[in-house]
Amino acid sequence: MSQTKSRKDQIQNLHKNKTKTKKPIIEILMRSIVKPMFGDNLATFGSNMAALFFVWSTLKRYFPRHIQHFLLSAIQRIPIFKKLSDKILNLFSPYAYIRFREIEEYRYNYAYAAVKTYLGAKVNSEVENLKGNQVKENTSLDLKRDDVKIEEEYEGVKMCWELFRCAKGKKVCRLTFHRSNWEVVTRSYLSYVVEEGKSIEARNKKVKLFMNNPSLHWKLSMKCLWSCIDFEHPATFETMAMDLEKKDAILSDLLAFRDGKEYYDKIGKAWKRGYLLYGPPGTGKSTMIAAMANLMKYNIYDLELTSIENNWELKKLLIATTSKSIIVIEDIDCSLDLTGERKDKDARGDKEGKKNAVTLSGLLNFIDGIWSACGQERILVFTTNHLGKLDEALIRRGRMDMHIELSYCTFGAFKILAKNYLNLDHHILFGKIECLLEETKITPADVAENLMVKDPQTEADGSLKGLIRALEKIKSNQIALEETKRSPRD
Ligand SMILES: Nc1ncnc2c1ncn2[C@@H]1O[C@H](COP(=O)(O)OP(=O)(O)OP(=O)(O)O)[C@@H](O)[C@H]1O
Ligand SMILES: [Mg+2]
Repeated sequence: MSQTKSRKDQIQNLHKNKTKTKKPIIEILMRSIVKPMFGDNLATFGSNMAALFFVWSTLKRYFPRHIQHFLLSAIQRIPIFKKLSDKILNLFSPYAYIRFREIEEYRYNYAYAAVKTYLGAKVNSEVENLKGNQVKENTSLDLKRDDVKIEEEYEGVKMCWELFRCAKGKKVCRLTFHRSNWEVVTRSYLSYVVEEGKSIEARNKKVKLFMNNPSLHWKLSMKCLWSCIDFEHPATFETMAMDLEKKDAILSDLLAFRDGKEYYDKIGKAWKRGYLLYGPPGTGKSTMIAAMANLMKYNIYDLELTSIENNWELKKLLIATTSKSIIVIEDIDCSLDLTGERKDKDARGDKEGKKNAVTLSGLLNFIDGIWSACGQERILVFTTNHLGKLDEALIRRGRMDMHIELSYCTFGAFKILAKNYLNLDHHILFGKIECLLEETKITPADVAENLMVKDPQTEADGSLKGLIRALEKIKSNQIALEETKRSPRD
């Protein structure tokens, strides 16, 4: 009797253990899919699935393919159905996906750019679709892959990339791979792709010029805050016409900044530097910015303050700039009223309810506020024609580390222009031009204008004589002006 009882117990225990081991899998399925979608009742789940399959087969039988596709994508847009279909697909699909969108949270996604560069660079004789690009007329043709689907093997694992635009029109790179290779992909493949892409980018880097879009467009078009084009300005420090010592000082300052990561880390300062370029119109301020960008291979962010509504927008724009860039505010005295009177006007503006404006404090906050350190290796350049108009706070050392005056043409600067424009190192007329330059104020832009000729071989003499005439005219005008100033008013 007791024997049969213990056997019964044993069988019962065995049964209990069996149900114990099975329970977690069923529980997981119930918890993850069935319960959230269909409630507790398994019968309801079954009948709902049957209904779903019935609807699907009816759809397939009576509707053409493109309508099926349209209906499916419409259904997919309903969050609950999307969640359900994703869960079912994930459950049955052996593949996993990783997406890189071009724009994330209104910001440019640099991983996307690196992936795209990496994929584009995989060119060999077997590639069918190529695209040719020539940024400058005198540079060689740049061939890139133009496939929308690219497959490759990495450590024996098949990787499949697709490039497309999502429903919202954003550009996406998507990687598909077998789930069993998750470790290889996330631990090593992705970082290999991004690093490789970045080093290709660095090798072939073309300087870009970014311009801020008006904030009205930010949400409407879901575009980035900045739009950009390739920067093709040919200016270099070699062609900059200015005092050689000054030029050398700027050059070595820039190079020391570029190689100064360790130094900035050591002194605990954000890796950024400010340059204030000032001088009359046509003395080369904008040209200097172009030369800086070409030397450093930094992108230029040309910040148009007048199209920014308030400090919040300014912050958003500045945070969206990247490392290795030059943020430029040209004619800062004209862009906004950022002068010394600003403080009073700020207060008055607030009283009048005009709180939405870019203020001096907003700008200063970015230059050396706590979040000025977002992104590294950034140069800030302000230009102005009227140094005296600017607020002391804006241009004090530490904010604008180097003040660079670009002034009227000296003989040294003229010699550089003569070399650039006429390929001349010496000329009999240089002596006369030197004397005239000492007595007159002429901008390098005006000198350059006089030296522009079609054929430097035959027209050099003529253009130098033209320059002498222009200088003499300026000189006589200056003398006349001084005389009228000296003579009594009556
Ligand atoms: N220092 C210079 N070296 C070489 N070229 C110069 C220099 N200054 C002016 N130029 C020539 O004159 C043109 C106008 O110069 P640029 O636009 O740089 O002047 P700017 O100082 O920025 O003037 P503005 O204050 O009006 O903006 C340039 O395209 C360039 O060809
Ligand atoms: Mg300019």
